[in-house]
Amino acid sequence: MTPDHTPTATDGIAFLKGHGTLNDFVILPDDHAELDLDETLVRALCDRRGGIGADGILRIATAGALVDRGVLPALPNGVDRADWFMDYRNADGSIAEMCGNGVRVFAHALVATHRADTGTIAIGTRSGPRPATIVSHSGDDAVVRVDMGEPRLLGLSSAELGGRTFAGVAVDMGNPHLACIVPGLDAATLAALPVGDAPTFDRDFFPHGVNVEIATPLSEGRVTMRVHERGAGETMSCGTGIVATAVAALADAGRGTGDVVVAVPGGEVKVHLTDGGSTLIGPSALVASGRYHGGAYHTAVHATHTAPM
Ligand SMILES: N[C@@H](CCC[C@H](N)C(=O)O)C(=O)O
Repeated sequence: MTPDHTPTATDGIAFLKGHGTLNDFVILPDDHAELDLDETLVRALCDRRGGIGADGILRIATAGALVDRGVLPALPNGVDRADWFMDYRNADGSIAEMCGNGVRVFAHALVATHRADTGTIAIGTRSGPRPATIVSHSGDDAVVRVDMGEPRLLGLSSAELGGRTFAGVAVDMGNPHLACIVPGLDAATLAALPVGDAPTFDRDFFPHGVNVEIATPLSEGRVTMRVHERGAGETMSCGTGIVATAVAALADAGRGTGDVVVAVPGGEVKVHLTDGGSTLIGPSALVASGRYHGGAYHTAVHATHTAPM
């Protein structure tokens, strides 16, 4: 690009960059689902050296457009054609059903780009509707509450990390989790664990892979957690994993409902668990916007996308 570069019809892809407790995302406003969001493009965008860098992609499109373009086979139950849909991709290009931090940032981006008003916003995901409420909003920062639906307990399993076996509770948050509450673990010892190493786990139990959380036991309503995400490696936070961990920590303490503050490397998020439901409340930050001109994308799929912000 030259300084006097004039935008043209092939002038790259409009994006926003945001994060929720440092779980970071490239957000692609693509209302009519015109982008060919293939694995090559997702990996290039998420690349922390050659691309923008992120744990995942949040494509903004209507649910109806994604069905019409064949990205979704059908509307998930409870999602309407006109709803904004969070089309989530992990950094490795794989599709994930849900992303809790992603929904907060997605809702914030909808408001920031004037696609939605503050208040409660109907957001579709592959796991169904995840309504999000903007609790407070000031420009690039927001606090967002997300109705995360019912966590489903699937049983017990284990994962191995750094030569050590961690027993955990399998929790379906729309996406799969193994939340391991480690007796006697404190935050300092947790910080030294090799959570960046790829865990090994029971592939019969988790045929589609799993997100693995390691956490301290519940103490005064708080736990500290680290996560190794499917399709992204260790991240600084994971909203669905935070709720799964709250479920496991409360169960470990003999309880089924309650409030838990979960501290992660990227900050703190609050979980409220009821009989049959869960909510997540935490921050969202929008930190950049621009247009992506990655050569890999143009070579691979010949971009012509010019959707306005
Ligand atoms: N970071 C997300 C979860 C993203 C998807 C996950 N890696 C998966 O493959 O299930 C969150 O905040 O929930």
